[in-house]
Amino acid sequence: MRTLKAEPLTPDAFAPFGDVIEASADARQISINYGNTTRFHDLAQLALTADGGKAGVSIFRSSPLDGPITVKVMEYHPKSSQAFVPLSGRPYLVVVAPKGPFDASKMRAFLAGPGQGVNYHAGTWHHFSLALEDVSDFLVIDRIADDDNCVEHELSADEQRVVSF
Ligand SMILES: NC(=O)N[C@@H](O)C(=O)O
Ligand code: NI
Repeated sequence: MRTLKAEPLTPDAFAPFGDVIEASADARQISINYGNTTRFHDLAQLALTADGGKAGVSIFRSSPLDGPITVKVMEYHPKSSQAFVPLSGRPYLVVVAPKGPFDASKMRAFLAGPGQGVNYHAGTWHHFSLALEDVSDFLVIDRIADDDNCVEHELSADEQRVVSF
């Protein structure tokens, strides 16, 4: 089976897919709370309220997949963005593909550090959260609504990839 090599997660590399949420030197930094706090300001472009949705905060507790990490399913949310911020101090994997008709040849994998969150823009293909090393919690900011806002694609054998990192 073909492999997909994970790249380091950087804002520039991830820009076609969404935002990287991290306290980086490149972020706009605002000193607040009488100088006791630095606000890394406005890090992600959230889109959560289309069609009557509301912004929601949840925690996802994800278990590492057994065996080699193989991309077998991808999904996207047509109506909203979805952000994942790691809470467990461990790295994790992110697998994405550009908006539009799914194209396995355009899949990208990223190795995210424990201090890096991601915000998938609406329509960005992504794999569900891929924890590494141990069960990991993620703070998730996404759209809460009773409608269907998730399109899934089951990859054919030719489309499937084993993620190497
Ligand atoms: N299903 C669900 O709420 N989560 C997925 O959208 C995901 O990206 O993990
Ligand atoms: Ni999702």
